[in-house]
Amino acid sequence: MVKRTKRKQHSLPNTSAEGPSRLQILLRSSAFVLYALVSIAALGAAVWSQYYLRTTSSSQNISTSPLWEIVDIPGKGKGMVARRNITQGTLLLRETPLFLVPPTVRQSPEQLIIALVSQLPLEKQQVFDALSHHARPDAVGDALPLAKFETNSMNAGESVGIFPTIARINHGCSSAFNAAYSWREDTKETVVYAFKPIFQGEEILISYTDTKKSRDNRRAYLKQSYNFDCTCSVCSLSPELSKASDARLERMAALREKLATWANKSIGGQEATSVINEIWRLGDEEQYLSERGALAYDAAQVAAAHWDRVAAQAWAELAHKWFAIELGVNSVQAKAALRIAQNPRSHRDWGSRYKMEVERPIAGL
Ligand SMILES: C[S@@+](CC[C@H](N)C(=O)[O-])C[C@H]1O[C@@H](n2cnc3c(N)ncnc32)[C@H](O)[C@@H]1O
Repeated sequence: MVKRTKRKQHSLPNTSAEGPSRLQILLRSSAFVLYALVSIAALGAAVWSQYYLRTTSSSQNISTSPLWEIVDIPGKGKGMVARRNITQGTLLLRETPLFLVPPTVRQSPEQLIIALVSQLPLEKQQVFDALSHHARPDAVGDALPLAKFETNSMNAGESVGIFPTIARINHGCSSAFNAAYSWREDTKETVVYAFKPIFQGEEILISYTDTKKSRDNRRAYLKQSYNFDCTCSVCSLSPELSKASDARLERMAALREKLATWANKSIGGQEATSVINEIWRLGDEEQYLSERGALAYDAAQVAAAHWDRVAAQAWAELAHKWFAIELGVNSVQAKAALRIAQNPRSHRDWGSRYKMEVERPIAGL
């Protein structure tokens, strides 16, 4: 759930000019007791959930939570399934890596992974050993650790690492993936947020690659890199619906390329924000809701560069909303967007281009 600032609850309004009656005092004290109890319960729940999420990640081999469980998924090995309905913007999991690969290495990849695993405590080695190696099913002996690494590693800032619970999450393309992971440099952990509502029993899916490509292109990449034929809901569409989805995704990718040309001044701010609105509209149609924070943040940058304070504020507010949903309200991205929303002129690109009014977001908050 997106964390919102809790409104402070006030006691009952004083309607008497002479001060509160005994009944009002009683009601106020009951309201206070109730408020205190609710606050304690809320605090307890927050502490418990943080503790639980931490426990889940720190003990590494506990792969369940009140929100999800790891189960066998026909045709996919293991996967993560929602144990109850999950609202958009819920933190599903935070996890520290078993290990990260250092930026520069001298050994062969095979020896490097063997060395990194052997430095782990025994129970963590066992967690690593239990991971699948579907991407390289024929690997044996010394090749096996690298095969597991290739199947399960994920980006962690500038590095790549193994997060054994997140590694159980399968892939979905375009509108099929409903969760996103991001690395937190400050806490050195990866967080996973549900950026769409997820229903009880539904599989939780992330995306292993940029899926704004045609079905054939996506499937070829996934086959080559991960050795599976993607059967997600988008890859399983009828030929007619698949064609329409491909057209939207390819158009979104082409529009993003066009948007990038604003940087070298090939297009102006009005056109750039119009492109962003068009990507947003296609995203609604496709139900591709990922990356919206970054898209709106780009628009805020364009608006700020062109001196358009009102548009910059509107786009930054939208960026804040979507960063909070996909990356967490306490992510650096959400905080940066909030700062721009509060003071658009503080954007480092403020006024760096000619003055013009750019498009406001078509999307509401
Ligand atoms: C990071 S692992 C995911 C967890 C894995 N299913 C397991 O059993 O541990 C990646 C592997 O999961 C399988 N996988 C992931 N997404 C899939 C999908 N959409 N369809 C079929 N297999 C998938 C593939 O075998 C892939 O190589």
